[in-house]
Amino acid sequence: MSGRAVVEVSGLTVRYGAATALDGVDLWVGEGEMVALIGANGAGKTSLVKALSGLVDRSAGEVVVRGRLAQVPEGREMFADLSVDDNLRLGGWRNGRRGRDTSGIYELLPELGGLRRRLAGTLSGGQQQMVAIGRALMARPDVLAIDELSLGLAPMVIDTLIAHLHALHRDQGLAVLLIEQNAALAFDLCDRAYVLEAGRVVLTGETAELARDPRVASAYLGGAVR
Ligand SMILES: Nc1ncnc2c1ncn2[C@@H]1O[C@H](COP(=O)(O)OP(=O)(O)OP(=O)(O)O)[C@@H](O)[C@H]1O
Repeated sequence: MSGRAVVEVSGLTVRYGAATALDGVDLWVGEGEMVALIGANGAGKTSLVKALSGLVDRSAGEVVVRGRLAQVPEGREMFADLSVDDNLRLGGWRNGRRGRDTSGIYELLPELGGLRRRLAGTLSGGQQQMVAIGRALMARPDVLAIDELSLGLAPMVIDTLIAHLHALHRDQGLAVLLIEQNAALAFDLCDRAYVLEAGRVVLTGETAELARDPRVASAYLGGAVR
């Protein structure tokens, strides 16, 4: 571990009634670090992201976020009847004021430039995911939590999104917490990962090491030890 943590989660437990979604989770993301959280359906990934921004109540544990956290939610949550530009502006709301200047986002994500007046509901899944990332960047975050970047997207679209995330990480020191079912993708992008099973962190470490772990390979990488 090195540097300062921008996200520090300790002993986090989240319950929905009698169901325990997260059970004593410890996780941290350092400044400018790219960290993956992988796990199967129902492992608790979305509950963890929601707990970071207080969208679900904690039953126990602590969540500390230093700096600004922005989220790209699962399902992207576009305002379908608003233009791309208006969707971006909504990401810039702060202290009751709407963020006006979206030009920086079109520089970072040039593919959005030609789409700025299109209604978000008419965009492809990949285009919507790009808008969702742009909207999150409008908050000028220190750390971006992305819930299922790759869900339902074609490999070429995923490659483009990943190239943008790499550039943001490299040029602006953006930290990323990438929540993924696609472990191969998460391991390629991130230096460190957490493996969540039934609400508990069962493995954590450098992605290069984890990819060589037979348990990870068989459960998350289709059996291929790297
Ligand atoms: N509002 C809720 N009420 C009751 N149980 C819930 C609720 N939300 C989630 N759960 C349960 O909590 C557990 C963790 O769910 P969560 O959505 O965090 O998992 P996930 O890893 O994000 O899954 P997926 O990959 O399928 O989105 C699951 O067993 C789920 O059924």
